[in-house]
Amino acid sequence: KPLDDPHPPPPSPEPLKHLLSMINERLEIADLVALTKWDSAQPVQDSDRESTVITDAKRQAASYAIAKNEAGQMMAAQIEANKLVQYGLLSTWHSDGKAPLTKRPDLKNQIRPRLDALQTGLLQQYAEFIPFRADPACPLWINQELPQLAKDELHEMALIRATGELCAPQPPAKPAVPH
Ligand SMILES: O=C(O)C(=O)C[C@]1(C(=O)O)C=C[C@@H](O)C=C1
Repeated sequence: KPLDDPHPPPPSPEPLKHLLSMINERLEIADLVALTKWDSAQPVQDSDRESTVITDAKRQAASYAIAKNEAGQMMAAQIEANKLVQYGLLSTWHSDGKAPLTKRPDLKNQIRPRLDALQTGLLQQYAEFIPFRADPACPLWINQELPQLAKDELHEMALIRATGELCAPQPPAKPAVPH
């Protein structure tokens, strides 16, 4: 964005900032998930677990006045982004022949319960963000927040995937000069 931009985007609404910070937190946990997959040589993809996560989100949706399918789709995007981080990290670790020695919690007994707890917060924050989804500035808000959150390019890509459906689809911007 040029420095002399006469129309800077309006500041991002607080509910979006809170939502993005939770989305980011879930993607940081993806690093731990990947470490457990490295240790156990289990595949990244666990379709049964994905169904459980999405079914839970749909079940919880009503308590936050979110449409069932919208809650499911929002969580599906979080899962896709999570896998992107895992595949990226595992690929690097395979070429290095080693993974970091960071202490990793247990997937089933510690990490998944953390993801479940985070999901409640995600749905709550998503519900508060819903009124802003159709704002024409929505894509700009996301563009301006993401680079501040991501710790590297892989996580920024994953954030882009995770947030790709947050804004309602926008019509193309009107040309400045009518023709
Ligand atoms: O729980 C796992 O095994 C994960 O890898 C996490 C996760 C998720 O994002 O919730 C991602 C991919 C799997 O297919 C299932 C679930």
